[in-house]
Amino acid sequence: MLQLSTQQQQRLQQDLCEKGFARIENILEQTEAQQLHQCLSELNYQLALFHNGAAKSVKDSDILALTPQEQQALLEDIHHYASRGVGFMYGRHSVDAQSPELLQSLYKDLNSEVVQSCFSHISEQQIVRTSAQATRFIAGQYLTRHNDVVEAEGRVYAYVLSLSKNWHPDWGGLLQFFEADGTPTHSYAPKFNSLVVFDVNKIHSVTYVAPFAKSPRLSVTGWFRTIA
Ligand SMILES: O=C(O)CCC(=O)C(=O)O
Ligand SMILES: [Fe+2]
Repeated sequence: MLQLSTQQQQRLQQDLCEKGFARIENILEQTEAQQLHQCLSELNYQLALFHNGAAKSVKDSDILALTPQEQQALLEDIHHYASRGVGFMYGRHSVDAQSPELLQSLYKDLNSEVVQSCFSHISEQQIVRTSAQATRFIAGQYLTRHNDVVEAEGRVYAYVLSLSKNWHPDWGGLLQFFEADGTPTHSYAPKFNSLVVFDVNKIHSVTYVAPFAKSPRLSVTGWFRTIA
């Protein structure tokens, strides 16, 4: 069950107000976090990528249907955009009625009265929906710099519930914040059972996951929204 203590809520509010981002550790009960870790490890993901100038979601089978030459050309195109700071490549699973029960129950918690009134109070805006997706970044994957503003969805804060275990500091995969000119500022390494919340206007990226990363970067992410 996802519920913040008054103290956690106050710290979150203060950090969000002063810096635009905040992290709370041990957000879920250990057993729930363990089960979610297991669930995300076994989940089916589509590959989210930026190809031919557009965002796409493709199935493993779509990639496997390509010849090695076609796969190579696809990767070169993806990297061509990434080299100019555009694009992403990672596994994504949108939480819906087909998702495992555990994920659906987390989704319900994130959309509960308690959580929404907490974030409405912190943001001083009426939060009416919390979206959720599971994400998996494996070696060689990344999400280049961007902000998360989508006016049609009324996104206020982004959240990242980190469920990777024993992430090595040299594996990359940082949630990295930047100034407008690209100067890196604060970053968060994946940390099991921690929740990062940040203002959608903050420029951020997920840095490249090293080729030698031994386990995937697993998270549940989404946005607190004023528009359902
Ligand atoms: O996974 C993260 O740390 C951030 C993800 C993100 O920036 C996004 O999905 O827009
Ligand atoms: Fe983002």
